[in-house]
Amino acid sequence: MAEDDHGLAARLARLAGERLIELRASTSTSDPKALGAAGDEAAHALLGAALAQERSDDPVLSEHGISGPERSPGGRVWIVDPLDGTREFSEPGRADWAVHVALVEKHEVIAAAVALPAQGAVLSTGDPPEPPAGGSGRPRIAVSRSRPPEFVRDIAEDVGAELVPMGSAGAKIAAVVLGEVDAYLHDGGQYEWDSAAPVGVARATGLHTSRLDGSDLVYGRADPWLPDLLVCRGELAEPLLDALSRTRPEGSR
Ligand SMILES: Nc1ncnc2c1ncn2[C@@H]1O[C@H](COP(=O)(O)O)[C@@H](OP(=O)(O)O)[C@H]1O
Repeated sequence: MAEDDHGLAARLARLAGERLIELRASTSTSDPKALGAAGDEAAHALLGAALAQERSDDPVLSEHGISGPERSPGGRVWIVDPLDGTREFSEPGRADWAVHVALVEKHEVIAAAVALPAQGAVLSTGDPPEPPAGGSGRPRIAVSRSRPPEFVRDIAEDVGAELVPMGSAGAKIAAVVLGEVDAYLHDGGQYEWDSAAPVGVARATGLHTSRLDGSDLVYGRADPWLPDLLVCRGELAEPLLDALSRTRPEGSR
């Protein structure tokens, strides 16, 4: 039986993750940037070659640009981030980095997978995890460890939450999917490849996903800039969006 898009996304995310694990183990360099760049390059080459072979009719978008056939508005496009959390990949022992493979059509993610190679996990829309069990106690909000939005402390205070700094958009959204945290909030800049695949998996799991003003996350646009997002357990969406509407500075909306 032919492999469907869900299966292909999961297989390629896993393969690229294995390549990254090997490279991380076999590279001895004192330059973390060089290790991150080598990882990104290797995983990008693997995904690009595999998608060109397996889905030759589909264009592929990443931070390296667009490849394959010409894009059509709303048409199928694979959106990949070969190494999300480049900085964390380069720090020995850290597990908060990911490989993203998403397929977008009509501006929606229709198949996706996120590999968390250092956690030995692949999350996929083909077999989405059960929604996380009900949170008890103080909500936990994952935020960027290197560039948390300035206003996020006020939001946390407003809803009585604790902040959990973490690298990689994919690892943070996966932490919500797996119930390790209750929400992920980002503002100030990102591209479609940073969130398409993990948002696809989060939606398949039944979590809330939106922009910080509550509007839909739209993928596959001509401009891939998608600077803010909220992924959270359903019951936290209203209090968080409400706190955001009061606390988020006008200038960042
Ligand atoms: N202000 C910004 N502008 C552009 N990209 C940003 C950004 N803030 C975060 N990102 C990107 O989002 C991903 C997760 O970031 P963070 O760990 O800070 O949450 C990283 O992707 P890469 O690791 O693929 O570069 C990072 O580059």
